[in-house]
Amino acid sequence: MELELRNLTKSFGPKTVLRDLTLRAETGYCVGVVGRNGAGKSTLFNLLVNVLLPTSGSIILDGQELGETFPLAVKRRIGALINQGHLVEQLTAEEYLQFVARIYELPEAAPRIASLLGHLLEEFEQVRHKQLSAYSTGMKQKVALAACLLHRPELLILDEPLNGLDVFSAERMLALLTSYRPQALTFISSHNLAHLEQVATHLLIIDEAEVKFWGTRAEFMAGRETILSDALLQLLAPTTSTHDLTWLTSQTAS
Ligand SMILES: Nc1ncnc2c1ncn2[C@@H]1O[C@H](COP(=O)(O)OP(=O)(O)OP(=O)(O)O)[C@@H](O)[C@H]1O
Repeated sequence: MELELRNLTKSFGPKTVLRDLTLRAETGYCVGVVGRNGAGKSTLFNLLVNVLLPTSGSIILDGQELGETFPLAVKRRIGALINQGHLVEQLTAEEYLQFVARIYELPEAAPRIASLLGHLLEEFEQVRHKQLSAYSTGMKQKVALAACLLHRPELLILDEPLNGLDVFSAERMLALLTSYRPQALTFISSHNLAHLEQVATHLLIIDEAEVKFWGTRAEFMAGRETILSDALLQLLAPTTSTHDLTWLTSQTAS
């Protein structure tokens, strides 16, 4: 799969959130999308899954420009986890994934469902017969990721998939994503840059609606700080000074 974004721009009223985003990426790339709160990461992801329409510019998949409504055949190639997946909480995890498998008309999905849940949910055997409504936030997140991967998507869009996961679960999910990486083009956002350091092959850094960096992680790190978070601060806020926070503990009103 080859995805090209050409001068992709999105405005909400007078406010431009993404301006002239241009890139080309292909299967095997795992693009870590990085930026401050409100930088436009989720907006980009919503454009990539056809939930939002661009104000201008185009999305081209394998040489075919996708119009206002992505063809169903294209949608079937996408797996997305955006703004926390919506699960049918009256079902157990297995029932929910079987429901997803039926939507995608996947034959004999049971072994893959068992493998995905077994890998992602350490406590799967204990919660096997519980409804998703009784799951914790992190457990629901893992089921949502399993649902995303069930139909072997070629384009994987993951908005903060590691939110709410403990360190052990995060490692398991990162291992799964690293294993899956050669099969798909992945876009993933996370404010935990250590996570992106483990999984991302490429970085897309967005600030004030503009692309500040697009390229491989190695290209980004060349000549910069050795830790990604320091390198990012160096790029986006080289002159940031320490804030005076004495007001927080002082007795005078402010
Ligand atoms: N439907 C909408 N209508 C108006 N403004 C919106 C809408 N969706 C997003 N925005 C604005 O677009 C900007 C980018 O939001 P977005 O959610 O894409 O940021 P983000 O990078 O994902 O942030 P975070 O790191 O906090 O998740 C924000 O200023 C937000 O207020």
